[in-house]
Amino acid sequence: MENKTPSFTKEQPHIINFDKKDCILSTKDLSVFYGGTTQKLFDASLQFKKKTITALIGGSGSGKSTFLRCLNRMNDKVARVDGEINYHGLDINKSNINVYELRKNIGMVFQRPNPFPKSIRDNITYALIADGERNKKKLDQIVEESLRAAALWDEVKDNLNKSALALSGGQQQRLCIARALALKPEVLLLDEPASALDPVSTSKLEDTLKQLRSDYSMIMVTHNMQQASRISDYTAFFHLGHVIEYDTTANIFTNPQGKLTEDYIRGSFG
Ligand SMILES: Nc1ncnc2c1ncn2[C@@H]1O[C@H](COP(=O)(O)OP(=O)(O)OP(=O)(O)O)[C@@H](O)[C@H]1O
Repeated sequence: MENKTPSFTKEQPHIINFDKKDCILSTKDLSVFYGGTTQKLFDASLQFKKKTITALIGGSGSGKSTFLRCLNRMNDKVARVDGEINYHGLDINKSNINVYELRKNIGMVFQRPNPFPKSIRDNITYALIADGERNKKKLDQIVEESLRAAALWDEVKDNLNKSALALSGGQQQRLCIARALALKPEVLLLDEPASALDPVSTSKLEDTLKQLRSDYSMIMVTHNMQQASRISDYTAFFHLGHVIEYDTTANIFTNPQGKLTEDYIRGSFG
């Protein structure tokens, strides 16, 4: 009889665990089905440590973005998501969760910078004003704090009324980070945030993320393995919708446990 078990499932996944008190977010048996039946993520159980950067790596279509998007319910309208996502003792994959409020705590930065066609200042204050904040002094303070945290303040402080669309791609991406930070999230999800940027902008963005690590927990999809090894503390390797290995970035890149991980790191496929 034909053996339908794909070879990768014969490798025992190697998954790092943390003390509960050190975790900011965790998933249990998270599975995603597009169109109701096509499963593209299989029982992913991962814990994310507070104030670290975790990289999600793997070949094209391996399920990294699918997994990431679950963490602040971006898949709600496109897929069925089974399993648990635990955040502060709540399963945020449950239907009674206020997704709008959740996304203030778990923000997202996308692959392509997507500032609003508004001024730099308005990009930062938009959601705060929509939330009822009217105190100009407080808004100005948050604009400055967020732009400073995203390492953009010095470049734009004299032009806050300029259109965000007139900024360079790298500046726009840092503005999108500032916009997310204005809501004071605990977790930042980043889906290939540097893929549309040139090397200089990428390097600036990486420096910014490294600085943000002291205050935020970040989970980042990246295709760029040098980038994962440069800035992340932990790395999860995805393959065909399965998490194959999750460990310190140092271990994943220098001492991977699984053959698939090793082959991917060495560039044999992907
Ligand atoms: N909205 C969707 N509807 C149907 N299938 C989807 C959807 N989004 C993703 N998929 C499928 O799910 C699988 C995983 O895709 P996903 O984008 O999560 O992979 P990825 O690892 O992030 O890939 P890449 O690095 O190329 O962005 C792929 O087969 C993809 O075609």
